[in-house]
Amino acid sequence: MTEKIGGGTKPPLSTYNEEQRRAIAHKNGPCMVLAGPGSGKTTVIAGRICEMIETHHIPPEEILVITFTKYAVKEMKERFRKTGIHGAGSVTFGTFHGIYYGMLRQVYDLCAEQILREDEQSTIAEAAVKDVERTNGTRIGDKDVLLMIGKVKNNGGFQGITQDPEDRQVYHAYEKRKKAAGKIDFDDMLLLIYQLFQKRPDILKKWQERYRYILIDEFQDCSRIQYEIVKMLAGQRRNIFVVGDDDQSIYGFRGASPAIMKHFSEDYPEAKIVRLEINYRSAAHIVAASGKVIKNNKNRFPKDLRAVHDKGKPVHVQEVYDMAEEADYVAAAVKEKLKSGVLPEEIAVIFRTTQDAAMTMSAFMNYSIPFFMKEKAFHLYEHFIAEDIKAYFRIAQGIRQRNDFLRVINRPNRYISRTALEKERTDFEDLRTFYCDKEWMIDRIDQMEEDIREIAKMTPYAAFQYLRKKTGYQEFLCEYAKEKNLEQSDLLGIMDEIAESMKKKESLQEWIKYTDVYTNHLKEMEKEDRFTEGKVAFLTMHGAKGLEYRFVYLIEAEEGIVPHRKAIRDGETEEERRLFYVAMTRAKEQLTISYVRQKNGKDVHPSRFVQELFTPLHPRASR
Ligand SMILES: Nc1ncnc2c1ncn2[C@@H]1O[C@H](COP(=O)(O)OP(=O)(O)OP(=O)(O)O)[C@@H](O)[C@H]1O
Repeated sequence: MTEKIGGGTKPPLSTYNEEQRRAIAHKNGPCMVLAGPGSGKTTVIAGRICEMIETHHIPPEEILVITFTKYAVKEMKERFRKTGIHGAGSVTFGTFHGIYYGMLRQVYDLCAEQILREDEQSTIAEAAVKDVERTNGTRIGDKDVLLMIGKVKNNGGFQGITQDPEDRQVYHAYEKRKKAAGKIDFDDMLLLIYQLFQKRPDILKKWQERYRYILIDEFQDCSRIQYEIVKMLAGQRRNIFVVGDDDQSIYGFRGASPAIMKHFSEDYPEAKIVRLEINYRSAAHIVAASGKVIKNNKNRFPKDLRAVHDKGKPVHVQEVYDMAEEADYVAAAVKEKLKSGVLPEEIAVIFRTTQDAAMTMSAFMNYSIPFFMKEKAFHLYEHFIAEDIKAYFRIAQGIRQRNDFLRVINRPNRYISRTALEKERTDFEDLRTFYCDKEWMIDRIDQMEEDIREIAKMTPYAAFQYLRKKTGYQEFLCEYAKEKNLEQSDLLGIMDEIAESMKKKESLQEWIKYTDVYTNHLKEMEKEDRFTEGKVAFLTMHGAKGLEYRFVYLIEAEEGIVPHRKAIRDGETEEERRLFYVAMTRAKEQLTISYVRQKNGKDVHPSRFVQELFTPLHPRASR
């Protein structure tokens, strides 16, 4: 293992490689460090600050270091503090929003309460959608308007984001409501500071004098407006030092693009370009395999990343039959690792979205393996589809609760009125009595009772298939998706997951009990401290960014999952490939990738990124 540098005391320059030294020694003017994963980006930023203060005698107060998450700020501060150099505490470290908030407060009467909380923002967005629906007399449905609004703000306008006039209407309605409430949102801070710097050159000058040196980590995640502001701040001095990896740009949905790195070299043609191409993190096999995948992206700076470490173990690709088998495979493998003395915190399970982790988390619970989830877990069994199924199953078990009947009586639509369900304890007999003079309604009630009787005799998996296909529940869901403007495939995906969770369960009761235990376990886990030691990490590909683990299990590597079924355009597929690349490159010693062959009776295909692992880079010309 290599020694971790950048921690402890200030490392001597000789610890760095030649290119790192070139970056660290940079004094004035623009510089872009283009670096692959694990090549020492953060290390170089910390090293350069030390050099600036100790060798170039730049006052620490003049140095501004920007990164993207509070977590990264904390980590960077900590790394830097440990160098023990004089004046370290006077360097400004912050996120874009944090720094701009501080600047805005000096001009405007701004307080934290004025910034919309997430829930307040959603409420305003929902009200704005309703305003537009009322005006137009049409339904907008469940479009992600906040995502659209955020993208427009980060882009500094609608161009290239949306051409839909309805989106503009929603945007303006949202702005109007927000203003009336006397609030601003997170991204408004970017727009406000941009406008302030344009309107008030005196204020801009003051900050230019204060921060004569700007360093940005994870530059590839910069949105257009964030970059424009930083350029203004750097002004004529052009002392701007950015560190990034276009291959790790994964925040397209927030308005970031790998093209930002190209823009930088166009805006600052004189910039010193440093390439860090030595990977200190991963075994050579992992570096080579991830390189094979990312090379398929067209929109990137070519790189030639080399590993300092030995080959290690080849990347293991595991095909499994279904999700239950995959979950069991990963949990058993992790258990073995733990038995052999590996610490839980040295292991991570990585997936595309939190929804993909449900089965594996449940296997970890069965194996009593401690784990935590960095992001908010997806509560599969509290989804309305799972609640419907549970209600059907309870009725099939002979439990008679009004709420269960109310929930499913018209799913699919049987045209039964709520008033027919007045009593707390309802039965089919009561319904028949209510509709005694309507023969066609009696037929419907009889049919439902017959369905329930059938379900009661089956295993959960068979009962679910029956419900889905024989009762019209699936058609109901498709109609529901249309009406609510939801993605049909999302709902069908949830159905598949639920079906998979039923496979080994013998009775309806057993499955319901299992869903309760699972949900309670998740809730308990969410109450605990997220970053506690002694636990295996469960991370989405986005959440894995910047982290590293000895052993990584990359699960659900199938088409439709990664690349995600909604990422259909070329640029989006490239972003999905970058996500996969970020996930692969978190592994230090061993990377295991798994995919399933079958979901809910249908064949699924391994992700194209897995296939790229097996495609020779330079196919031999046929003779
Ligand atoms: N010259 C070096 N010699 C030995 N180890 C190094 C050197 N440079 C960096 N490292 C180590 O390599 C690891 C990765 O470095 P760092 O976290 O700075 O990479 P990064 O480029 O920011 O990674 P990523 O973008 O993938 O998150 C760290 O453990 C760091 O201490």
